[in-house]
Amino acid sequence: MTAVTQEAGAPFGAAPPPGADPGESAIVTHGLTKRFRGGQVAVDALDLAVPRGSVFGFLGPNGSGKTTTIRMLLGLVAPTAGDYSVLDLPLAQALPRVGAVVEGPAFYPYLSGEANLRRFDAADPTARGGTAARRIAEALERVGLSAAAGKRYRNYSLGMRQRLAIAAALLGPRELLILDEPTNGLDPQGTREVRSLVKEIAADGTTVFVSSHLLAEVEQMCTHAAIMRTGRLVAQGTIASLRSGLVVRVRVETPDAADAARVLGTLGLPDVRRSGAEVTAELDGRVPEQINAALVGEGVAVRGLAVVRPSLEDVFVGLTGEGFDVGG
Ligand SMILES: Nc1ncnc2c1ncn2[C@@H]1O[C@H](COP(=O)(O)OP(=O)(O)OP(=O)(O)O)[C@@H](O)[C@H]1O
Repeated sequence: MTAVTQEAGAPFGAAPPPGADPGESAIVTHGLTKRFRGGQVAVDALDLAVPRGSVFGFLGPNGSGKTTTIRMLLGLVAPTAGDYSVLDLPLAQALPRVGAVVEGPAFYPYLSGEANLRRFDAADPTARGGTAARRIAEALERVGLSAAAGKRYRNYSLGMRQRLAIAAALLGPRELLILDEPTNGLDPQGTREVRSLVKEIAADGTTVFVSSHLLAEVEQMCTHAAIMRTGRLVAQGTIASLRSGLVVRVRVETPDAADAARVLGTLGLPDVRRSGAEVTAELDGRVPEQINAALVGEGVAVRGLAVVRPSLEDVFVGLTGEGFDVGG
Protein backbone atom coordinates (compact mmCIF):
# COMPACT_ATOMS: atom_id res chain seq x y z
CA MET A 1 0.00 0.00 0.00
CA THR A 2 1.34 3.43 -0.82
CA ALA A 3 1.63 6.17 1.77
CA VAL A 4 -1.67 7.81 2.59
CA THR A 5 -1.61 11.48 1.65
CA GLN A 6 -3.26 14.22 3.63
CA GLU A 7 -6.56 15.23 2.09
CA ALA A 8 -8.17 18.60 2.42
CA GLY A 9 -10.42 18.56 5.43
CA ALA A 10 -8.92 15.33 6.80
CA PRO A 11 -8.58 15.18 10.56
CA PHE A 12 -5.49 16.71 12.11
CA GLY A 13 -2.47 14.44 11.76
CA ALA A 14 -4.38 11.88 9.73
CA ALA A 15 -1.55 10.90 7.44
CA PRO A 16 2.17 10.28 7.67
CA PRO A 17 4.36 13.09 6.38
CA PRO A 18 4.54 13.30 2.57
CA GLY A 19 7.17 10.92 1.27
CA ALA A 20 7.15 8.83 4.45
CA ASP A 21 8.13 5.23 3.88
CA PRO A 22 4.99 3.12 4.40
CA GLY A 23 7.32 0.47 5.87
CA GLU A 24 7.66 2.80 8.83
CA SER A 25 4.01 2.26 9.69
CA ALA A 26 2.85 -0.83 11.54
CA ILE A 27 -0.76 -0.11 10.57
CA VAL A 28 -2.15 2.15 7.85
CA THR A 29 -5.84 2.44 7.07
CA HIS A 30 -7.41 4.47 4.33
CA GLY A 31 -11.09 5.29 4.30
CA LEU A 32 -11.74 2.21 6.44
CA THR A 33 -15.49 1.90 6.97
CA LYS A 34 -17.80 -0.64 8.57
CA ARG A 35 -21.54 -0.40 8.19
CA PHE A 36 -23.43 -3.15 9.98
CA ARG A 37 -26.61 -4.68 8.68
CA GLY A 38 -29.38 -2.38 9.81
CA GLY A 39 -27.40 0.65 8.65
CA GLN A 40 -25.32 1.37 11.75
CA VAL A 41 -21.98 2.92 10.69
CA ALA A 42 -19.56 1.73 13.39
CA VAL A 43 -16.39 3.00 11.67
CA ASP A 44 -16.57 5.87 9.21
CA ALA A 45 -13.79 6.55 6.66
CA LEU A 46 -10.95 6.00 9.09
CA ASP A 47 -7.42 7.09 8.08
CA LEU A 48 -4.96 5.77 10.67
CA ALA A 49 -1.18 5.77 10.57
CA VAL A 50 0.44 3.85 13.41
CA PRO A 51 4.23 4.35 13.43
CA ARG A 52 6.41 1.30 14.05
CA GLY A 53 7.86 1.32 17.53
CA SER A 54 5.06 3.43 18.98
CA VAL A 55 2.73 2.65 21.85
CA PHE A 56 -0.37 3.84 20.05
CA GLY A 57 -3.45 4.61 22.13
CA PHE A 58 -6.70 4.11 20.21
CA LEU A 59 -8.88 6.27 22.37
CA GLY A 60 -12.61 6.79 22.29
CA PRO A 61 -15.75 6.58 24.40
CA ASN A 62 -17.59 3.25 24.53
CA GLY A 63 -19.26 2.52 21.21
CA SER A 64 -16.97 4.80 19.18
CA GLY A 65 -15.84 1.96 16.91
CA LYS A 66 -12.56 0.80 18.47
CA THR A 67 -13.33 -2.92 18.71
CA THR A 68 -14.85 -2.98 15.23
CA THR A 69 -11.68 -1.37 13.84
CA ILE A 70 -9.48 -3.91 15.62
CA ARG A 71 -11.61 -6.78 14.35
CA MET A 72 -11.22 -5.47 10.79
CA LEU A 73 -7.43 -5.15 11.20
CA LEU A 74 -7.28 -8.78 12.33
CA GLY A 75 -9.41 -10.00 9.43
CA LEU A 76 -12.28 -10.99 11.74
CA VAL A 77 -14.76 -8.57 10.17
CA ALA A 78 -14.82 -7.51 6.52
CA PRO A 79 -14.75 -3.75 5.90
CA THR A 80 -17.63 -2.24 3.96
CA ALA A 81 -15.22 0.17 2.25
CA GLY A 82 -11.63 1.34 2.39
CA ASP A 83 -8.43 -0.60 2.81
CA TYR A 84 -5.73 -1.23 5.32
CA SER A 85 -2.26 -2.61 5.65
CA VAL A 86 -0.70 -4.34 8.65
CA LEU A 87 3.13 -4.49 8.80
CA ASP A 88 3.06 -3.60 5.12
CA LEU A 89 2.31 -7.23 4.23
CA PRO A 90 -0.64 -9.20 2.87
CA LEU A 91 -2.80 -10.02 5.89
CA ALA A 92 -2.08 -13.77 5.80
CA GLN A 93 1.65 -13.03 6.08
CA ALA A 94 1.20 -10.26 8.62
CA LEU A 95 -1.00 -12.12 11.10
CA PRO A 96 1.64 -14.60 12.36
CA ARG A 97 3.71 -11.55 13.35
CA VAL A 98 0.81 -9.97 15.21
CA GLY A 99 -0.24 -10.86 18.74
CA ALA A 100 -3.73 -9.80 19.80
CA VAL A 101 -5.89 -9.85 22.91
CA VAL A 102 -9.35 -8.87 21.74
CA GLU A 103 -11.81 -10.69 23.88
CA GLY A 104 -10.28 -12.22 26.98
CA PRO A 105 -9.04 -15.64 25.88
CA ALA A 106 -10.85 -18.59 27.44
CA PHE A 107 -8.48 -20.10 29.98
CA TYR A 108 -9.24 -23.24 31.98
CA PRO A 109 -9.49 -22.24 35.65
CA TYR A 110 -8.24 -25.61 36.93
CA LEU A 111 -5.14 -25.66 34.72
CA SER A 112 -1.94 -23.80 35.53
CA GLY A 113 -0.89 -20.74 33.57
CA GLU A 114 1.75 -22.83 31.85
CA ALA A 115 -0.67 -25.62 30.93
CA ASN A 116 -3.11 -23.06 29.54
CA LEU A 117 -0.35 -21.62 27.35
CA ARG A 118 0.52 -25.15 26.15
CA ARG A 119 -3.08 -25.49 24.95
CA PHE A 120 -2.88 -22.19 23.13
CA ASP A 121 0.45 -23.02 21.56
CA ALA A 122 -0.76 -26.42 20.39
CA ALA A 123 -3.75 -24.77 18.69
CA ASP A 124 -1.50 -22.46 16.63
CA PRO A 125 -0.83 -24.09 13.26
CA THR A 126 2.13 -21.75 12.60
CA ALA A 127 3.95 -22.71 15.83
CA ARG A 128 6.70 -25.32 15.61
CA GLY A 129 6.14 -28.25 17.98
CA GLY A 130 9.75 -28.96 18.94
CA THR A 131 10.31 -25.53 20.48
CA ALA A 132 7.01 -25.23 22.37
CA ALA A 133 8.51 -25.53 25.86
CA ARG A 134 10.99 -22.75 25.16
CA ARG A 135 8.36 -20.48 23.59
CA ILE A 136 6.06 -20.93 26.57
CA ALA A 137 8.84 -20.32 29.09
CA GLU A 138 9.88 -17.17 27.21
CA ALA A 139 6.32 -15.85 27.05
CA LEU A 140 5.83 -16.44 30.79
CA GLU A 141 9.17 -14.79 31.50
CA ARG A 142 8.26 -11.80 29.35
CA VAL A 143 5.09 -11.09 31.31
CA GLY A 144 6.70 -11.79 34.68
CA LEU A 145 4.78 -15.01 35.40
CA SER A 146 7.65 -17.53 35.48
CA ALA A 147 7.38 -17.96 39.24
CA ALA A 148 3.59 -18.47 39.01
CA ALA A 149 3.74 -20.75 35.96
CA GLY A 150 2.57 -23.81 37.89
CA LYS A 151 -0.18 -22.06 39.80
CA ARG A 152 -3.78 -22.73 38.79
CA TYR A 153 -5.37 -19.99 36.69
CA ARG A 154 -8.28 -19.63 39.11
CA ASN A 155 -5.80 -18.55 41.81
CA TYR A 156 -4.31 -15.80 39.62
CA SER A 157 -5.07 -12.16 40.46
CA LEU A 158 -6.87 -10.07 37.82
CA GLY A 159 -3.55 -8.52 36.74
CA MET A 160 -1.94 -11.96 36.44
CA ARG A 161 -4.86 -13.17 34.32
CA GLN A 162 -4.47 -10.29 31.92
CA ARG A 163 -0.70 -10.82 31.82
CA LEU A 164 -1.31 -14.46 30.92
CA ALA A 165 -3.60 -13.32 28.10
CA ILE A 166 -0.78 -11.11 26.85
CA ALA A 167 1.66 -14.03 27.20
CA ALA A 168 -0.67 -16.08 24.99
CA ALA A 169 -0.46 -13.30 22.39
CA LEU A 170 3.34 -13.31 22.64
CA LEU A 171 3.92 -17.02 22.03
CA GLY A 172 5.68 -16.26 18.76
CA PRO A 173 8.01 -13.42 17.85
CA ARG A 174 5.64 -10.48 17.32
CA GLU A 175 6.28 -7.17 15.61
CA LEU A 176 2.88 -5.83 16.60
CA LEU A 177 0.75 -6.41 19.68
CA ILE A 178 -2.92 -5.35 19.56
CA LEU A 179 -4.71 -5.07 22.89
CA ASP A 180 -8.41 -4.19 23.15
CA GLU A 181 -9.10 -2.41 26.44
CA PRO A 182 -6.46 -4.41 28.36
CA THR A 183 -7.14 -2.78 31.72
CA ASN A 184 -10.93 -3.05 31.56
CA GLY A 185 -12.23 -4.50 34.81
CA LEU A 186 -8.82 -4.56 36.47
CA ASP A 187 -8.15 -3.28 39.97
CA PRO A 188 -5.55 -0.48 40.37
CA GLN A 189 -2.75 -2.98 41.00
CA GLY A 190 -3.65 -5.01 37.90
CA THR A 191 -3.87 -1.81 35.88
CA ARG A 192 -0.36 -0.82 36.98
CA GLU A 193 0.97 -4.27 36.10
CA VAL A 194 -0.49 -4.16 32.60
CA ARG A 195 0.65 -0.61 32.02
CA SER A 196 4.25 -1.35 32.94
CA LEU A 197 4.17 -4.58 30.92
CA VAL A 198 3.05 -2.65 27.85
CA LYS A 199 5.95 -0.25 28.30
CA GLU A 200 8.41 -3.15 28.65
CA ILE A 201 7.10 -4.86 25.52
CA ALA A 202 7.41 -1.61 23.58
CA ALA A 203 10.94 -1.08 24.92
CA ASP A 204 11.84 -4.44 23.35
CA GLY A 205 10.87 -2.99 19.96
CA THR A 206 7.32 -4.32 19.52
CA THR A 207 4.75 -1.81 18.32
CA VAL A 208 1.77 -1.82 20.68
CA PHE A 209 -1.69 -0.72 19.51
CA VAL A 210 -3.92 -0.43 22.54
CA SER A 211 -7.55 0.65 22.66
CA SER A 212 -8.92 2.42 25.69
CA HIS A 213 -11.78 4.62 26.81
CA LEU A 214 -9.58 6.03 29.58
CA LEU A 215 -7.89 9.30 28.71
CA ALA A 216 -5.49 9.27 31.64
CA GLU A 217 -4.38 5.75 30.82
CA VAL A 218 -3.49 6.67 27.25
CA GLU A 219 -1.65 9.77 28.46
CA GLN A 220 0.44 7.68 30.86
CA MET A 221 1.12 4.68 28.67
CA CYS A 222 1.28 5.86 25.06
CA THR A 223 3.63 7.77 22.80
CA HIS A 224 0.91 8.40 20.19
CA ALA A 225 -2.86 8.44 20.12
CA ALA A 226 -5.82 8.54 17.80
CA ILE A 227 -9.03 9.91 19.21
CA MET A 228 -12.33 8.48 17.96
CA ARG A 229 -15.85 9.77 18.33
CA THR A 230 -18.90 7.96 16.94
CA GLY A 231 -16.86 6.01 14.39
CA ARG A 232 -14.90 9.02 13.17
CA LEU A 233 -11.31 10.02 13.74
CA VAL A 234 -11.07 13.31 15.60
CA ALA A 235 -7.28 13.62 15.74
CA GLN A 236 -4.09 11.59 15.80
CA GLY A 237 -0.41 12.14 16.39
CA THR A 238 2.14 12.09 19.16
CA ILE A 239 0.70 12.90 22.56
CA ALA A 240 2.79 16.10 22.55
CA SER A 241 1.57 17.17 19.11
CA LEU A 242 -2.05 16.55 20.09
CA ARG A 243 -1.61 18.87 23.03
CA SER A 244 0.45 21.44 21.16
CA GLY A 245 -2.50 23.32 19.74
CA LEU A 246 -3.75 24.10 23.22
CA VAL A 247 -2.69 26.74 25.69
CA VAL A 248 -0.37 25.98 28.62
CA ARG A 249 -1.28 27.91 31.77
CA VAL A 250 0.49 28.83 34.98
CA ARG A 251 -1.30 28.45 38.31
CA VAL A 252 -0.23 30.36 41.41
CA GLU A 253 -1.53 29.60 44.90
CA THR A 254 -1.16 32.57 47.21
CA PRO A 255 -2.91 34.41 50.05
CA ASP A 256 -2.09 37.60 48.08
CA ALA A 257 -4.23 36.77 45.06
CA ALA A 258 -5.04 40.35 44.07
CA ASP A 259 -1.35 41.30 44.06
CA ALA A 260 -0.40 38.13 42.20
CA ALA A 261 -2.99 38.86 39.51
CA ARG A 262 -1.59 42.36 39.14
CA VAL A 263 1.99 41.05 38.78
CA LEU A 264 0.98 38.49 36.16
CA GLY A 265 -0.81 41.25 34.29
CA THR A 266 2.28 43.47 34.47
CA LEU A 267 4.37 40.63 33.05
CA GLY A 268 2.00 40.66 30.08
CA LEU A 269 0.59 37.16 30.60
CA PRO A 270 -2.74 36.85 28.74
CA ASP A 271 -6.06 35.84 30.30
CA VAL A 272 -5.31 36.35 34.01
CA ARG A 273 -8.04 34.74 36.15
CA ARG A 274 -8.47 34.87 39.88
CA SER A 275 -10.49 32.51 42.06
CA GLY A 276 -10.01 32.55 45.84
CA ALA A 277 -6.37 31.88 46.62
CA GLU A 278 -5.64 30.77 43.07
CA VAL A 279 -4.56 32.89 40.13
CA THR A 280 -4.03 31.46 36.66
CA ALA A 281 -2.88 32.89 33.34
CA GLU A 282 -1.60 31.71 29.98
CA LEU A 283 2.10 30.87 30.25
CA ASP A 284 2.73 32.47 26.86
CA GLY A 285 6.22 31.02 26.45
CA ARG A 286 7.54 32.30 29.81
CA VAL A 287 9.49 30.10 32.18
CA PRO A 288 7.98 29.52 35.64
CA GLU A 289 11.21 30.68 37.37
CA GLN A 290 10.78 34.12 35.83
CA ILE A 291 7.19 34.35 37.01
CA ASN A 292 8.10 33.16 40.48
CA ALA A 293 10.95 35.69 40.74
CA ALA A 294 8.62 38.52 39.69
CA LEU A 295 5.98 37.50 42.23
CA VAL A 296 8.47 37.15 45.09
CA GLY A 297 10.14 40.44 44.06
CA GLU A 298 6.78 42.17 44.50
CA GLY A 299 6.32 40.66 47.98
CA VAL A 300 3.69 38.08 46.94
CA ALA A 301 3.75 35.01 49.23
CA VAL A 302 3.85 32.10 46.77
CA ARG A 303 2.49 28.89 48.28
CA GLY A 304 2.55 26.96 45.04
CA LEU A 305 3.31 27.55 41.40
CA ALA A 306 2.55 24.99 38.70
CA VAL A 307 2.54 24.78 34.95
CA VAL A 308 -0.78 23.28 33.82
CA ARG A 309 -0.46 21.42 30.53
CA PRO A 310 -3.59 20.59 28.55
CA SER A 311 -4.80 17.01 28.95
CA LEU A 312 -6.12 14.77 26.18
CA GLU A 313 -9.55 15.54 27.58
CA ASP A 314 -8.93 19.23 26.85
CA VAL A 315 -7.88 18.20 23.32
CA PHE A 316 -11.11 16.23 22.85
CA VAL A 317 -13.25 19.04 24.22
CA GLY A 318 -11.38 21.59 22.10
CA LEU A 319 -11.89 19.58 18.91
CA THR A 320 -15.44 18.38 19.39
CA GLY A 321 -16.97 20.95 21.71
CA GLU A 322 -18.16 18.03 23.83
CA GLY A 323 -17.03 16.37 27.02
CA PHE A 324 -15.39 12.97 26.76
CA ASP A 325 -18.25 10.80 27.91
CA VAL A 326 -16.99 7.29 28.54
CA GLY A 327 -20.56 6.07 28.38
CA GLY A 328 -20.58 6.96 24.67
N1 LIG B 1 -22.14 -6.93 15.14
C1 LIG B 1 -22.71 -5.73 15.24
N2 LIG B 1 -23.89 -5.43 14.67
C2 LIG B 1 -24.45 -4.21 14.75
N3 LIG B 1 -23.87 -3.16 15.38
C3 LIG B 1 -22.68 -3.37 15.98
C4 LIG B 1 -22.03 -4.66 15.94
N4 LIG B 1 -20.85 -4.55 16.61
C5 LIG B 1 -20.78 -3.27 17.06
N5 LIG B 1 -21.86 -2.57 16.68
C6 LIG B 1 -22.13 -1.14 16.95
O1 LIG B 1 -21.08 -0.39 16.39
C7 LIG B 1 -20.73 0.71 17.23
C8 LIG B 1 -19.25 0.62 17.58
O2 LIG B 1 -19.03 -0.51 18.41
P1 LIG B 1 -17.59 -0.96 18.90
O3 LIG B 1 -17.76 -2.16 19.76
O4 LIG B 1 -16.68 -1.07 17.74
O5 LIG B 1 -17.15 0.30 19.77
P2 LIG B 1 -16.05 0.41 20.88
O6 LIG B 1 -15.48 1.76 20.73
O7 LIG B 1 -15.13 -0.76 20.83
O8 LIG B 1 -16.88 0.37 22.20
P3 LIG B 1 -16.83 -0.66 23.41
O9 LIG B 1 -15.62 -0.27 24.17
O10 LIG B 1 -18.12 -0.36 24.14
O11 LIG B 1 -16.78 -2.04 22.79
C9 LIG B 1 -21.62 0.60 18.45
O12 LIG B 1 -22.69 1.50 18.29
C10 LIG B 1 -22.09 -0.83 18.43
O13 LIG B 1 -23.37 -0.94 19.01
